[in-house]
Amino acid sequence: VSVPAPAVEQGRSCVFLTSSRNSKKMEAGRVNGTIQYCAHTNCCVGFFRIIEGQPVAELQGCKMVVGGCLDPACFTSTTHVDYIRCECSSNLCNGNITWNAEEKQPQLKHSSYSADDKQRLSLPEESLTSLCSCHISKQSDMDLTSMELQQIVGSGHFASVWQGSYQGTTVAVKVFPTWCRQEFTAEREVYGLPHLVHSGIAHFLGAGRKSDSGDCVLLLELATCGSLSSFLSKNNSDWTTTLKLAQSLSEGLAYLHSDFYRHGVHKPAVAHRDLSSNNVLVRDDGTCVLCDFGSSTILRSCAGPHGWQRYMVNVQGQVGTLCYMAPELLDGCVNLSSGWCLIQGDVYSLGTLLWELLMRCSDLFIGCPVPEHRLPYEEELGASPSLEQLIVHVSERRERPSVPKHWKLINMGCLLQGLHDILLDSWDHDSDARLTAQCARDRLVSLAPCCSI
Ligand SMILES: Nc1ncnc2c1ncn2[C@@H]1O[C@H](COP(=O)(O)OP(=O)(O)OP(=O)(O)O)[C@@H](O)[C@H]1O
Repeated sequence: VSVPAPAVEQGRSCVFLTSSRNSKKMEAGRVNGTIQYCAHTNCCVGFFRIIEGQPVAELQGCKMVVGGCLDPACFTSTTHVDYIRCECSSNLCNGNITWNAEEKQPQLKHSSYSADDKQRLSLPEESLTSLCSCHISKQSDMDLTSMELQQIVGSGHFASVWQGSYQGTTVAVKVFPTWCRQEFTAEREVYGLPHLVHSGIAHFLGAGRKSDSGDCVLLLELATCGSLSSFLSKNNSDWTTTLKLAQSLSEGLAYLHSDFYRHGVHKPAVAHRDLSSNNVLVRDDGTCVLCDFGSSTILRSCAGPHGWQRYMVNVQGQVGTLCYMAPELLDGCVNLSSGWCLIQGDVYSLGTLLWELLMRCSDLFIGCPVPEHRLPYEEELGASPSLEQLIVHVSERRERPSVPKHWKLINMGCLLQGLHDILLDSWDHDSDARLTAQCARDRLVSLAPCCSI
């Protein structure tokens, strides 16, 4: 691949190549011949098709989505079908790609979603017939010698999360002790999936091992407002802020659940399986991002129900917060013949998260105090309900978090009715009757104009 003679300006310049099919790429920055000057990002990207063992550029330019890319060179150790891709952070770095041809992955011929599932997930026709990437891609470790840990920002069952710096960039560093290597590997695998870059998903910058302790490390974007749970316990929000949080949350989940095939690479649907307000982060622009994919299941087309089944754990051993778990997961009545049930379990959790958000919206409590931040069912069952209590309350009695009466009774136009319906349709007892995350997102978007509270 030949690199054009550089005519580099200040800021990032990338080699530019596109086709009429990808005219969107032009929006990422001004183009002059074969060079693009990036408007918002420091990253160049390149997609190459491998033809007779050689990479032939198909698409090059500035990265469309703002986010980090820590490798100055265009390098990949992963080959998906006949395509390779890189992101890099030096001028014109996307002109040439270096990759390890030995690691070319096997091709698969069919997807094992049922026809029904495909329809419900709105899979593009292309993904039904195309080859899919059904391998665990081997990712190279980053050199972490220049990484610094500054202060701890959170911790969970498996890892501690630090604010840190890496090559001058402020990052979040999720450190897994050596005995949590399995959790690290599972989460890294999800972050490493093709096309997992989305504004609603924590941006993954790389992974490696600490040289001193051998601890495994994930580098992520730092969400400066912390978890949604800590955000809600400190702040209540007006309608506009609440809606932005709710829309971005459902958008991130819809993207995670999506299954598509782009540039020759398959993005499988992923079920998060541990959604809670601790596993949703808030950026300083007021949007939510999903994180903590350690319990997630990648619905790889080749894995089929048996592949998914190995991820199912007894709820007694479930690390997620029980109060977000769907009734069918609580009582164990789950049909594993389709990945659909895992996806719809996430939609139930989304409903409870939306409730948690809305209960802190000051515009929905005019004339009365905004309630303190509460977890779903906290009012009815206390802060740490047992599995047995939840089975009785949620699965058997079919109770749901209590929605303030005035949301249903006061006539405030379409807004409150719309909100109430989104909740009811997300946490429906019948998982098949629930919305999809995409549908929840669309309904939230449609609420915005009818809001005059
Ligand atoms: N990228 C980030 N930016 C800011 N804070 C973060 C980030 N990632 C995680 N945190 C904080 O660290 C906490 C723990 O992170 P995370 O849930 O990923 O850890 P975990 O050990 O996998 O947790 P769990 O027990 O839920 O499995 C989060 O609740 C959040 O407060």
